[in-house]
Amino acid sequence: MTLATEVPTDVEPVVARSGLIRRFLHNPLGLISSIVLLVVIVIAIVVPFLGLPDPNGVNLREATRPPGPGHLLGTDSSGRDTFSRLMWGSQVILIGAGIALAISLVIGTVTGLLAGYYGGWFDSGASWFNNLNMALPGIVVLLAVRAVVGPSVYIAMAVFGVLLTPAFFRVVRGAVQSVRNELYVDAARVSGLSDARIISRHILTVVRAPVIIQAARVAGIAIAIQAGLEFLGVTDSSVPSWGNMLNEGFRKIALNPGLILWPSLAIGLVCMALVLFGNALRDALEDRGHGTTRAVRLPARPAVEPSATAAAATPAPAHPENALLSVQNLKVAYGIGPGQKEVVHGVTLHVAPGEVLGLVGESGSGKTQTAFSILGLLPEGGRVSEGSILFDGKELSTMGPKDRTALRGTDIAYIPQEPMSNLDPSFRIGHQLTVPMRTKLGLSKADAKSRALALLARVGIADPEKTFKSYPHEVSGGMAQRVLIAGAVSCNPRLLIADEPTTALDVTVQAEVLDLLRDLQRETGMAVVMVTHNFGVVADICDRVAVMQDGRLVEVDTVEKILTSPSQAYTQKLLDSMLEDSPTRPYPFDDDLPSPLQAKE
Ligand SMILES: Nc1ncnc2c1ncn2[C@@H]1O[C@H](COP(=O)(O)OP(=O)(O)OP(=O)(O)O)[C@@H](O)[C@H]1O
Repeated sequence: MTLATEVPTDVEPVVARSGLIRRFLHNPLGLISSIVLLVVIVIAIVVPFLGLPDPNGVNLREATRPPGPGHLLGTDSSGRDTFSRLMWGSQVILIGAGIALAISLVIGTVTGLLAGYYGGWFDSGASWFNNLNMALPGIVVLLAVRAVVGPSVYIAMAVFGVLLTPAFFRVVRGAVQSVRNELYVDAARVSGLSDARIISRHILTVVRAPVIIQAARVAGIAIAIQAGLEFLGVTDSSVPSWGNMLNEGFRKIALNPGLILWPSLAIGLVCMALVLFGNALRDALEDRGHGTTRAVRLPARPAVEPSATAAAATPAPAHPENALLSVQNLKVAYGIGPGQKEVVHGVTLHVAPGEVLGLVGESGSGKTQTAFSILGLLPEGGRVSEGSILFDGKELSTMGPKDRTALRGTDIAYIPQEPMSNLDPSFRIGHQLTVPMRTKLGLSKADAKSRALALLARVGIADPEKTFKSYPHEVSGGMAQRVLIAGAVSCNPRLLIADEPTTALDVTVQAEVLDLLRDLQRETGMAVVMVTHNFGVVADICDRVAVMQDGRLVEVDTVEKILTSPSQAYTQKLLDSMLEDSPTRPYPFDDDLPSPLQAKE
């Protein structure tokens, strides 16, 4: 396969970011709330340089002055300048609330991600800790902390940050649990991305919006609680904070009602701005991005393994030397002990380099379980309970997760049944195609892009540039499957496992995708395990066929033999039932072409 090298235009991230900012600022609430927050932040930063009167400077002769030239907002009962205290108070409240927010955000998000993604003992432990945390009476804890460490508002807010952890933990854990079994996360695993990369690329984007809205809410709560603690006098009263100003204003409300007005306005305004900011940002984030069959028959290949019922009944033969993939007496089970359920019962099959093996059988016969065992991606609770899977001389069934991850995507690739659900809706297609090439092949961003564009062109996409920049929802199912095929072959795999790759597509697109797969297989010489329940697909693309029933191999033989004179009654029955619904072409087809394997022979 020749891949063109074009110089890419490296503008995608900038475009994506600027689009988000534009949408956010087009929302009036987003614009107003960001201006309010920006003003408060700027004031908090520059207040030491404004040359304001000392916010703690007591001057009894100036006590309870009304607003005037010397004191813009008047003075309190100790003669302290109200405007100066209000300005300095912005710094105190932002630091205090910032500490609480940062602590709760970091601890809650990280533990929520790990608990949601990995589950197991960490999930149980972290959930238990968070439940306990929520049961604690916050104010009692803060009073106890004050008694032990003194009246520092910042220490109180740090402790409050820990108490707020469940706010993030629960949101993030729930969001991660809802996507961790999504097909596009499986697809990312299949493409060989590490857990850290999957979490940062695919999972974090899903929790981003809820975390942002929660952060704005928590910041508002932290500001209100900090002001409340200061108002109650739990913290240091010498600090010029909005809560202390409230306290003073409340005590002197009859004498000077204006004293309570300014801090109340400031607290209300900032809390409101935070909530509106979070909502507008979430809205901006969520608004993002919204032939004729060529009847080619490969010439039959000699069987690599013993045929027919012998596959299941006789003792397993040794791994053949010429096999790229050799599955020996594979058993897959769910659960342990007496409740264990075996779903694959001793499957033995071999695939030579460049060979296409069809894995057929009725629904529930164990095709997918066999394929997923090879990929090392059995669903939770499933395991290879017995047998061996040799790939290129390496034993996969005992291989560690890190080594298996390294093999997936490069040596073993996967094409799923549902193209749309295997693409992450949050990322452009180009991004999803280039990341595995950059991590697995070490390509530069520019090289990965030009290879991705060439691959998109190769898989028959008319406008590769446009598709590269599109989000998954902007392309059709057939195009999405072509994109996944491009992704699967992008790292030059030696074995491709295709799990009913045409089932979700309409009939004409099915034929085109099959043509494409067959052409790519010939060009690259990769071996293919084609999981299907469709004998039409088998006839079109496979060299040999393994027929499965109830987790066992019934018959393994050449396509010609299986289609014309199967040795097992079950295969004949399956053939009859499957061919009943769809008219098939008579076998053998007239435009047979030699396979790469035969060409080698
Ligand atoms: N997570 C699971 N836990 C327990 N049993 C499972 C699980 N997944 C699949 N099985 C069982 O494994 C058996 C084989 O399922 P598998 O998905 O391999 O069938 P299949 O031949 O691929 O069918 P289909 O064509 O419908 O996908 C079925 O009996 C199914 O009930």
